[in-house]
Amino acid sequence: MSREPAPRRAGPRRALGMPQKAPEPPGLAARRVAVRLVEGVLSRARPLDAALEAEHDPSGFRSLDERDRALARAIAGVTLRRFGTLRGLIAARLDKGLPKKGGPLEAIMATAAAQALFMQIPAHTAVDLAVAGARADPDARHFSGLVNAVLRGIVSAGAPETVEDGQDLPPWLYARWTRAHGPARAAAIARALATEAPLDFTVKSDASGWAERLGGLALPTGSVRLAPGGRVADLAGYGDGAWWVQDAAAAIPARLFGDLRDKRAIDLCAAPGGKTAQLALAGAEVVAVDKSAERLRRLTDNLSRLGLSATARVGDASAISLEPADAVLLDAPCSATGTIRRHPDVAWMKRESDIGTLAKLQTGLLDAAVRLVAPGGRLVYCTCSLEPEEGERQIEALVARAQGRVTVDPVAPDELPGLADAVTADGFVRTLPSHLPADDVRLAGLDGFFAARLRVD
Ligand SMILES: C[S@@+](CC[C@H](N)C(=O)[O-])C[C@H]1O[C@@H](n2cnc3c(N)ncnc32)[C@H](O)[C@@H]1O
Repeated sequence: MSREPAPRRAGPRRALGMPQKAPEPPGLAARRVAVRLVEGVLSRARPLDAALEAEHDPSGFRSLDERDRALARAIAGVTLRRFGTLRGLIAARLDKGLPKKGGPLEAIMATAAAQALFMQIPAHTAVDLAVAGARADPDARHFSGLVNAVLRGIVSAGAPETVEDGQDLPPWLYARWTRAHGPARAAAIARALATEAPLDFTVKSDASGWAERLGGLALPTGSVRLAPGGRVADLAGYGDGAWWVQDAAAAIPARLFGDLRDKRAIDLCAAPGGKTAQLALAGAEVVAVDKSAERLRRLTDNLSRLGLSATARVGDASAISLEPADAVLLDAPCSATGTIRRHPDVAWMKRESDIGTLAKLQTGLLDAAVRLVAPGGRLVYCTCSLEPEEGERQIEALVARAQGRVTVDPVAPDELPGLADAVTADGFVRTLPSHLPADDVRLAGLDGFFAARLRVD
């Protein structure tokens, strides 16, 4: 005997005779998350990666399905990479500026304009979903008509035909780079930031073999490079611990120590451990210090995948007491302005005043690092910053106050094959995003790093 299916129970709204909430338009959830990701960067200096990786992020990123996650991430990434242009296009259509109490209004309009102008998403889809998103937001809903008018103006004018050098960066940052590196280099850096960074690996051995196996390039610096995209954990060699992800410029500082067999090394500010792995691979017995226990756990996980070992110590590098070592690496916390190609959010999270604050922190860490070097040993100091206050100026000041105890051990151009341009007249390493050009822009560029090798007596 067949049984009748039980009648579906009416939901509480229907049972009470209340109007049903209209279903959300398809694609709105991904746009809402993209807006929150961008808004997190702009208003709360919340790094994009932290939001994407957190188990419970207020953006709701984790609650999306895989396809929408990829879309939300792509929209947020393109918006931040082109934010200078987008902000300018929006401002040009607002006679009285952005309304004060519009909530995420600028992020709603910028993410929509990014989709329509730079992502081949149909303009009507981008605009309609932005208007729907504004209507659903308690602050922005009063301005949904404005969102509609501004966006229709922007999309009907189309993408700007030319991009001025530096137009996509905060003006204070581009002005700094122009002063520090000169107008031509600043322009070349800005142009290099327009493209997503490639995927670089440091391999335990056989860079050319791995480049061939992975369909990538073996760089003259020793790293292997692939075009961006794809899941790293799916690539050959990941599970076997044959390589780790590390920008080709980030791989330079640890190499400046050379062979470390039978030597002791201290890696201050070590997590997540890219440079610790290099020191261990070069043969050193390594102590890896980081003040974040959580990040140190990532370091130990990474080393165990790679079959390498180090002693991990949670502690503040400016106050830790350890037996002095032959090699000390200080990869100091910094403004990270050299990594904007990889992390376009960095440009919009930092304030100019951060640079002075970070420089003071680096000075204290450098003095502590000097005390941890055994007499005659080497200290390598590095930052992923393009700001001289976090690089050259730090070392000049250290050498002056150390009164002969610390001297620069200059890097010779032939130590950096293919990158002699990155060695300065003072023997420092200064890589720029515009270095290592390639015909295929997806395979070009480097993070901006500063590194100095010092002898401590
Ligand atoms: C630039 S990241 C280091 C990257 C790492 N060297 C690598 O190659 O994978 C900076 C690290 O410094 C740590 N840090 C910041 N201030 C510190 C301090 N006073 N003492 C120890 N670690 C610190 C942070 O937790 C962060 O993990």
